[in-house]
Amino acid sequence: MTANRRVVLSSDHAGIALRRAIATHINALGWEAVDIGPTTPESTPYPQHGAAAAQRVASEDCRFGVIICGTGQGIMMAANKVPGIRCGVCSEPFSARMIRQHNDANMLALGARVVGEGLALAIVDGFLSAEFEGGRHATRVEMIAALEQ
Ligand SMILES: O=C(CO)[C@H](O)[C@H](O)[C@H](O)COP(=O)(O)O
Repeated sequence: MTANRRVVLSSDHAGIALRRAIATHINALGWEAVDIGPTTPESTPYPQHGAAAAQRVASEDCRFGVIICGTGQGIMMAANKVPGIRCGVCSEPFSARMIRQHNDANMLALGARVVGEGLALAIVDGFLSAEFEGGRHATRVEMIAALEQ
């Protein structure tokens, strides 16, 4: 499958079970889940996993990323330090659609201690099915990119 249908997945220890469920779901939707772990349950710091997934998106090896920690917040902060990454934490599908439509987000962060599996899958569906609207939103996204200079 080509890079524009690939979704990289990573998590810290808190997100392993949810990450696996999302990988299965993403593949069933016709995307290719690229699950970069971790695979064992030991405590592991979220910054390295958020950054590793973000690098796969920033390098255009994967179109999108879904990253998970306990709340989604720490791993989102780490991913957003990588130039070119626009990642938001979502706890419901409306925001997941909006970060694609208005913010051209290329990564979604989820909190495994915040949302259950069913809601998480609905959030992923919202994120992957929405399209960036461009127009006035493109100008604003360019302003975000300018902050990286
Ligand atoms: O970064 C976080 C908080 O914003 C994540 O929720 C982490 O998963 C959490 O801090 C890990 O906590 P733990 O007590 O070490 O499992």
